[in-house]
Amino acid sequence: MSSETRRVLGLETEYGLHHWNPEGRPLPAEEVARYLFRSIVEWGRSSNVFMPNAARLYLDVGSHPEYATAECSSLTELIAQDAAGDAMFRELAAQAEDAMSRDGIGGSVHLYRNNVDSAGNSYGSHENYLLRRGTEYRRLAESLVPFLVTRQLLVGAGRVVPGTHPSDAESSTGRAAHFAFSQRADFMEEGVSSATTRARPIINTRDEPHADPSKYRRLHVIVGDSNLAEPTHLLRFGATDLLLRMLEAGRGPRETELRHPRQAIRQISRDLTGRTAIELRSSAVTTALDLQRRYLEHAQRFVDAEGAHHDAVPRVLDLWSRTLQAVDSGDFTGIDREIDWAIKHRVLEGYRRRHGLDWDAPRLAQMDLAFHDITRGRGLFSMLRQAGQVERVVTDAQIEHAVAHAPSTTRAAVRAAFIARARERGLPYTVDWTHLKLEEHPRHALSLKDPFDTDQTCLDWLFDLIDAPVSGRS
Ligand SMILES: Nc1ncnc2c1ncn2[C@@H]1O[C@H](COP(=O)(O)OP(=O)(O)OP(=O)(O)O)[C@@H](O)[C@H]1O
Ligand SMILES: [Mg+2]
Repeated sequence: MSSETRRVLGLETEYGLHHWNPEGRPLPAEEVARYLFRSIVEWGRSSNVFMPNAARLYLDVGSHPEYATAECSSLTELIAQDAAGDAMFRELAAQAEDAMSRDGIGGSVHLYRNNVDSAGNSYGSHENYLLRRGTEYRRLAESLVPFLVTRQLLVGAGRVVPGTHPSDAESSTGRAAHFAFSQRADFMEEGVSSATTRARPIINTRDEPHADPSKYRRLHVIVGDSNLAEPTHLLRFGATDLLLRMLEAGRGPRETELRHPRQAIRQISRDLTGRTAIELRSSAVTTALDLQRRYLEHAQRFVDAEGAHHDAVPRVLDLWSRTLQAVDSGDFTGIDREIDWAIKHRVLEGYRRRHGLDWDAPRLAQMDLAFHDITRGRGLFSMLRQAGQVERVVTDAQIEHAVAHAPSTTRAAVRAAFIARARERGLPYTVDWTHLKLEEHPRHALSLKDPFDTDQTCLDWLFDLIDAPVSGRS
């Protein structure tokens, strides 16, 4: 594939962190985070580092550990690189637990790959897509909103939503506890904006391309749930990338703008039939299911006309179509090994029925949380996966490889090689998405403005230079 048709993809995942202590009070999250990052700080002198696989691992505000994949250029690469982040944190959590126990602190450390904590705080799973600067960005972002609002039918992570009372601010009538498509839907505030926390938009328009700004833009989508199943990831990035391609080519469906995106995303989330009426800006009334069918038909036609631009396109389209069929028929068995919300629904609904529970039973809320626990041997989803009850896209060997190796098809490979060479020689360095710098040679900092440039000769040049006689040094 040429760099004209390839797209850089990246995924940032924030984790919930918690200490369970049966014998006493749990440690505050900041202290658990200090244990969690201890070996990272020893290794990289900071709790904000670029790892040997060129990903960024850091502690965000609110003590939410975050892993941002390096720049990937295929879906399988992205899925493996993202899973490498779970593997790293799983290891760090085990180390933290050992260190705490040496300090006489019992209990266990848990990391949740979810989006809501028990206090009702929400944290994110942000997607990054590289766009060419020429695209009419604002229009493209606006056109993408209805797709993203309805995309939860495909790739929501599923959530047991607690009931509300008539006195609650959110609703004047009160609402029964229920199972919803999405974790994030109830927390999104607006469509397209440059803020991330205050107004929580669906797309963040802050212009930070992490690349040559005259050529590129980075689309930052912050509405998504943290996904667990690999096929759900495949569908999330695969379908969104297809939609972007259609919009870039001016071939997306028209007149899809929603009148009230904030309200629509909430209503759609709580209706597993996909048939809640939503109003378009044109005043026409439609449903999430119908809108998604339109997107899928357009995508199928687009691929028929243009050809598939990567090997996984048929699998993306097939999964997209089967998921809409499942929502349409109310029979989720065709997707309950592949799509997050359906996998979770199968487990929780089964339990609920067997025990005659309502959705507000505390046990179901606990199971919902346990579903997302990624620490060793504990999470419900991990157990299902180990038992072979969820489909895969990559192998364990690919994930293991991604822990130690950067994607080979983007500049991430150059960043990883730089980190390896600087560390091998004990040279202090600083790195970000676009810069590589040896601290003792600041004038020779390297700039990686083209995300597709994998040429490492700049590193040979830099390291030869510092090996040269004193006169050649900076
Ligand atoms: N040019 C690019 N196009 C698309 N994605 C990119 C590009 N450069 C970097 N990325 C991806 O963007 C993500 C950036 O992660 P990071 O957590 O640093 O996000 P941020 O939005 O810059 O900052 P923060 O999370 O601190 O607000 C990574 O997953 C990375 O691979
Ligand atoms: Mg981030």
